[in-house]
Amino acid sequence: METKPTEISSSKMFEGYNKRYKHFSPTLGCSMTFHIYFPPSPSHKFPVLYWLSGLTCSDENFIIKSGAQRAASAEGVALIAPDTSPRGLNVEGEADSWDFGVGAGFILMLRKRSGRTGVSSISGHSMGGHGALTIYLKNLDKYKSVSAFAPIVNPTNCPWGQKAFTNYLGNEKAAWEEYDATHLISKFHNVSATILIDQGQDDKFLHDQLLPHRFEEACKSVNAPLLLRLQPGYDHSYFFISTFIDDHIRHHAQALKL
Ligand SMILES: N[C@@H](CCC(=O)N[C@@H](CSC=O)C(=O)NCC(=O)O)C(=O)O
Repeated sequence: METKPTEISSSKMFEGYNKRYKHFSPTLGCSMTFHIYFPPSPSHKFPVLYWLSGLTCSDENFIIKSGAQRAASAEGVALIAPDTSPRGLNVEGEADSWDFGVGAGFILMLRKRSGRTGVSSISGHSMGGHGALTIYLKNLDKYKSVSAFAPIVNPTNCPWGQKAFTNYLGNEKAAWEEYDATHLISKFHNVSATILIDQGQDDKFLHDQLLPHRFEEACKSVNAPLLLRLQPGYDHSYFFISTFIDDHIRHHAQALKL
């Protein structure tokens, strides 16, 4: 099987290019797609921001809806948006519910392709925000900064996280804590760049699934630098993300260029 990515589309935007690739993933055992936005650059060398989307998303949601390419072009930052769910495996029951299974993987780890070194940061939304925070905290030497929109910060204590962890990891709750940002911050709080989180106050998932104040309290207790911005009137959608994405790109650009 060909594991080398092949380009399947290319569209110019803000003087850079959105390129979509397909490859076979030996880890997942299926074909996967991902997008890279390449900003304009004569040297073809740029720092990278990884973006992890949420439940029900593919690699297309962020690229099509966020408008992040304008600021990425201005700051000279490449955007890498993987699909966060394996597809086509035909696992029994994989499409039984919208919030777990095909199209709705729950991130436990992210393996960078070997050979792709360089300076990178990480961000994400909702389930992908959980992924960004936990991967960052466990790999402080590999990422310069982290940010998130409406992240699931305490999955061991919310229905989305409990459903995923029970299915992936079993009933032993101590094993779940390794994938929970609110637990991890007490172990890995030697964070240099401020953690930026935007949360819409009219987000219908705020009070039962997202629980940002749990993470805020945990950060306070270990003096970890957190900027949690509660945005009045905003919901959980990409309308919210596209409103504040430029701030996140600039936040990462600053850390990536230090
Ligand atoms: N179908 C659901 C809502 C699904 C939803 O809001 N998905 C979010 C991520 S949720 C957490 O990970 C999303 O990003 N959707 C894609 C998009 O383009 O908006 C419901 O019925 O409430």
